[in-house]
Amino acid sequence: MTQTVPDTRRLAPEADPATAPDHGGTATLYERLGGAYGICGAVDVLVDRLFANVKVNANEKVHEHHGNPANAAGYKFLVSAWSIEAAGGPKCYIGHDMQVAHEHLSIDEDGFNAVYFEIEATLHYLGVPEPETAEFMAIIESYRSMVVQA
Ligand code: HEM
Repeated sequence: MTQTVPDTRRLAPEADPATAPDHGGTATLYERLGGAYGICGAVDVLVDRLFANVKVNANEKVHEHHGNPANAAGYKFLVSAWSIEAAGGPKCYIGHDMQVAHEHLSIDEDGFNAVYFEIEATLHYLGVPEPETAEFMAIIESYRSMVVQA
């Protein structure tokens, strides 16, 4: 099958979760995900999939944002920076906290699950190992009550 998205993990060995350094078991999740190259590469793929996801865009207010391709670059920047910090990397997120960022969107449990499953599917698609996938998904789950406000 022809791959339609670039395999960003080929940028550098340390950006490939399969070969990222684990420093004898003390590496942060940020390091094990391949640092900024690995995380930004994954978010690049993820946001394209979220913008095209029918279930995610079933929410009219979400679609107002995700339906406009002009929002992609800024959204990729903000979600990448958020993910870098959440995974234990350097402080670099300049956006709103998760409650404020989503309070105007009326996101319900189904809407949250649609995004949750797309994140998980993207990590699988990119070959992120199971322990790192599970650890990152637990972080996402811990924000459910801040994002779901309907
Ligand atoms: C834990 C899960 C989630 C994370 C980590 C996350 C992350 C983010 C971040 C970092 C921003 C940018 C905030 C800013 O502009 O300052 C944002 C905005 C946004 N998120 Fe989420 N999000 C999550 C869940 C969701 C869900 C479930 C949906 C939709 C179903 C969603 C839809 C949106 C939309 C539409 C915006 C743009 C809002 C606007 O600028 O008007 N997010 N999110």
